[in-house]
Formats: sequence, structure tokens, C-alpha cells
Amino acid sequence: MTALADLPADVDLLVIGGGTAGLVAAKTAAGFGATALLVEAHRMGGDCLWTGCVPSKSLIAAAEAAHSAVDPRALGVATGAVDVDFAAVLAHVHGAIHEIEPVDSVEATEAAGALVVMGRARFTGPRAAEIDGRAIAFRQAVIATGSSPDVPDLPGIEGVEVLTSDSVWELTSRPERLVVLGGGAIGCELGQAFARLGAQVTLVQRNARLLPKEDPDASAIVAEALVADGVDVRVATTVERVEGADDRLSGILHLSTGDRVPFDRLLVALGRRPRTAGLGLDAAGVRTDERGHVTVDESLRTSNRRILAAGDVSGLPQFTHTAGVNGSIAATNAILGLRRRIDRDAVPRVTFTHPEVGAVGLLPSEAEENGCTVSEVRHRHTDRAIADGRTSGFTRLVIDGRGRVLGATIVGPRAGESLGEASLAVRQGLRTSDIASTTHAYPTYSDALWNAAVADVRGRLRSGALARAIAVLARITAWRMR
Ligand SMILES: Cc1cc2nc3c(=O)[nH]c(=O)nc-3n(C[C@H](O)[C@H](O)[C@H](O)COP(=O)(O)OP(=O)(O)OC[C@H]3O[C@@H](n4cnc5c(N)ncnc54)[C@H](O)[C@@H]3O)c2cc1C
Ligand SMILES: NC(=O)c1ccc[n+]([C@@H]2O[C@H](COP(=O)([O-])OP(=O)(O)OC[C@H]3O[C@@H](n4cnc5c(N)ncnc54)[C@H](O)[C@@H]3O)[C@@H](O)[C@H]2O)c1
Repeated sequence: MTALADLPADVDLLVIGGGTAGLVAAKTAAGFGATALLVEAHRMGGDCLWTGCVPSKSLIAAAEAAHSAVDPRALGVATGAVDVDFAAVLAHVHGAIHEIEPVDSVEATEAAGALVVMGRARFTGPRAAEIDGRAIAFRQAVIATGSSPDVPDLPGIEGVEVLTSDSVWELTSRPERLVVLGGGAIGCELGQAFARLGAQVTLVQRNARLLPKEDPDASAIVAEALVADGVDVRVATTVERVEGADDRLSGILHLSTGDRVPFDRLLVALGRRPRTAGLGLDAAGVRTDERGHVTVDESLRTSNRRILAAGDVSGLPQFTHTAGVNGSIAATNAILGLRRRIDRDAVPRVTFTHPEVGAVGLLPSEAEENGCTVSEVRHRHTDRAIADGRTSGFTRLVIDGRGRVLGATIVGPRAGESLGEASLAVRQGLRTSDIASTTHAYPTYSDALWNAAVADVRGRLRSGALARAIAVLARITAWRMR
């Protein structure tokens, strides 16, 4: 690690933030031979490693193990009483973090050629910053400071020490009665996981459905799954007031429906706000939008052309893969002077509930307005899903008039894995005939994607000029073989 006193007076690229976006940006710039300095105020690796993807997916894995042991559809295998050792579950969560941590470490970043300093950076001018009071000049900079959980000012909420996705990993025991506010990705993933680990969970969602950015049928399947896991799902419901108890941890939630829900802990998952406080954006001439995100153009440059932004702070989709890809694009554009553009059309996303919801490109509900059709295979017709006893999902492809795949939504076990193929198809403009003519291993869930493509190709072969050509060819062949 570079000591503050040893910093060079100026650098080619100053990267603020050592989460996914900043790590990739710094390593990419160093790979081009530039002097890249990464500044991290807290922990290398950022939210994904410490409080986001890694702990949440590790908790979900433990929850899945608990669920499989008690699943009534356990396929003829009876198990005894399930004992969830919450401390051991959290040990697994922290173990996963520590196993992955070296990849994002100071050492790994320096080995890739970047300089790393631990400290808090802020801009002091359009080409100048300071790190814990030490001045540094930069030719260009990347803002990659991420986002934090948003805890809105709900009446009475100040009387309770709420949990957020930052603090939930510090629990030492499982809350018996957990209320989760928010039915987006975090609320659904963690709400289901805690329920499967034995907590009594109530999930309160303001919107009329869970995961409102996804296909409505996906929302319905996830809601059914949560209810089956014992979650008390309250949609189209808001919080009137939070009544805190003396311990400041527990209390009673007063809902818009008139119901009162007592809780031992309250987990707030109501979206995130960009981390820009104290960053000196005004001094740098960097503008933000109405939600406080750093405004970027299609090549990730801000209103100060020497400063770019990537990751959650930029207001683009808040995913680790987006942060990484855009961190790379920002550094490439900065150091090589290019205008590589971000991809807005083929950004995959997966909500890791059981079943998972994976989506890329156009939603099925957007098909008609875009002149597209939807080809669907329900997983009750997919042999692998039948064999697994997990038939509630579906695979839907959104297809344009020329047979190109413009979107996909997949609901099912490990939907995120099948989504890779759909993402490739959307990104590369592949047609359903490309997928249909590729042999898919049987029996897999990607068989559903293949069958959705085959169904579309069959439909095309049965209509229009192609159908007439096929009929003529068949008649000629029959005549030759007579
Ligand atoms: C519970 C949860 C689960 C998630 N699950 C997934 C998932 O399964 N898949 C997925 O793709 N995404 C997931 N996400 C989203 C993902 O974690 C974020 O999109 C991603 O971490 C954003 O990366 P980033 O680099 O933009 O920001 P961050 O990871 O937040 O990194 C920003 C870094 O900047 C540092 N910093 C801030 N200000 C300064 C400053 N002034 N000076 C120096 N350093 C500073 C911070 O300390 C931090 O380390 C999840 C998020 C949460 C909360
Ligand atoms: N699997 C993943 O990739 C993954 C997992 C977790 C988080 N994330 C990222 O983190 C971001 C933040 O997640 P999140 O779940 O906190 O936010 P979110 O914006 O996805 O969902 C918040 C939900 O809270 C609801 N809401 C808002 N105010 C409310 C209120 N007062 N009472 C009840 N409900 C209210 C909204 O209707 C919304 O559906 C996500 O958008 C995603 O980009 C990704």
C-alpha cells in the first residue's frame, strides 16, 4: 500500500472508491501503462464483497439447505427436525467473504500495476483533489463511490435502530419476528432467506406487486414462493408509523391497512442513494441529477470532461456486473481517449429468490408496443423441471419480426445460469433459428429456452413465403421419390 507521504504529485487517473467499479477501472488503466491511483476510504472490495452479493448469496445458500431439508416436496426423502444454527450460518457468510477478499485486496490491485492508498478523497478543483488533507493533481479521474441504503424519514423511524443491508450481517442471533420494508431485490431475497432459516417474516411492499420492475407473472410466482415459505406478504401497503420499544430494536409497525405488526427487528430495503456527500463535486464542476446520481453521458464522462463515473453512483443499473463493465469502459475511454459507449440494451439481472428471476433486454410486457412477439415455455412442460419437482417457472423470449431475440425472462431454479445464453443472444442480435439449430443438453433448464426458440422457428416455417417454399420442396421431393 502506498503511504500518503509517498504519493506522486500528480497521476494519470485518480480512481475514487475501491468497490467493483473502482477496482476494475484502476486495474484497466494500469494495464494500459498509466499511473492509476485508487483511493479507498473503508474496505477494498466495496459493497458486493462485504454487504451485498457475497453475504446475501451465502445466506441464501444456507436458507436453501434448510429449506431442502424440510421441503414437503422432498421427492420421497423424509428428514428429521431441522436445526438452524444461526451463528454457524453467519460463520459461513463471513467465511465466503474472507475467501473472496484476496481477489479485491490492496496486494492484488498493486500486483495489477495500480497504486493504492487508504483514505477519503474529495475534489478541490477541476483537476485537483485531496486525500485526507494531502493534495494531489490528476489528468483524469473516475468517481466510483457507490451507493448506501436509503432509510426514508418514515414517522417514528428515528425511535428504532433499523437494520439495513449494511448492518444485517452483524446480527449475532436470528430475529424471531422480522419485518422487511420493501419488496424489491433486497427485500425479496433476504425476506425469503430469513423465513427459510426459521424467522417469522412480514414483508411490506408499497407497490401492488413484488419485484415491480419484472414481468408481472414472475412477481406472482415469487410472491407465491415467499408465502409458501411462510412470509406474510403485504403488497399495496405503506407504513403509517413506526412505534419503537424501549430497547430501540423492537416495536410495532402501523400499516396503512390499519394492521399492526409487532417486530423484534426491522429491516429497511427501500432502495439506495448515491455516495456523493463531501466529495467536492461542485468544486470539480461535476453535476448530479435530481436523485443525486452523478450525471454521465453514453461514454461515462461527467459535466467535467476530465472526470468520469461508473458503478452505483452513476445512476445506471445497480449491479456488480454493470459496475465492473462500466469501470472498464470508463478507464479505457479515459486512458486511450476513446468514446466506447455503455450497453443499455443487454444488461442482465437476476433476483436470487427461489425460484430465481432472470431477465435481459425487453420485458415480455413490452413486446407488443415494440412490434415483437413472445414465445413461452412453461416449466411444467420442461422435463428437467418435472424431474426436480420445480415446475412453477417459465421461459419467455421476446422476438422481433426478423426472429431476433430482443429480451428474455426466465423464472426457475438457477435461472441466472440459463440467462447467460439469452444475454449473448440479445447482445449479439442472434435469431431464434441460431438457438434452435444449436444442440442443447438434455435434460436441462436451458432446454426450455431452446424449446421457446424452436416454437418460434416452427411458427415462422408454417407461415408466409417460407411455408409455401417448404410445401413446394416437399411436393418436388415426393414426386422424385415416387
Ligand atoms: C444486499 C445486496 C445484494 C446485492 N446483490 C447483488 C447481486 O447478487 N448481483 C449484483 O450484480 N449486484 C448485487 N448488488 C448490487 C452491488 O452490490 C452493487 O451494484 C455494487 O457493489 C456497486 O459497486 P460500486 O463499485 O459502484 O460501489 P461500491 O461497491 O459501493 O464501492 C464504492 C467504494 O467507494 C468507497 N468510497 C466512497 N466514498 C469515498 C471517498 N470519498 N473516498 C474514497 N473511497 C470512497 C466506499 O468505501 C466503497 O468501498 C447487491 C447489493 C446489495 C446491497
Ligand atoms: N440480485 C441482485 O442483483 C441484487 C440484489 C439486491 C440488490 N440489488 C441492487 O440493489 C438495489 C436496491 O435494492 P432494494 O431492494 O433496496 O431497492 P428496490 O428499489 O429494488 O426496491 C425497493 C422497493 O421498496 C418499495 N418501497 C418504497 N418505499 C416504500 C415504503 N415506504 N414502504 C414499503 N415499500 C416501499 C418500492 O415499491 C420498491 O419495490 C436494486 O435496485 C438492485 O440494483 C441487486
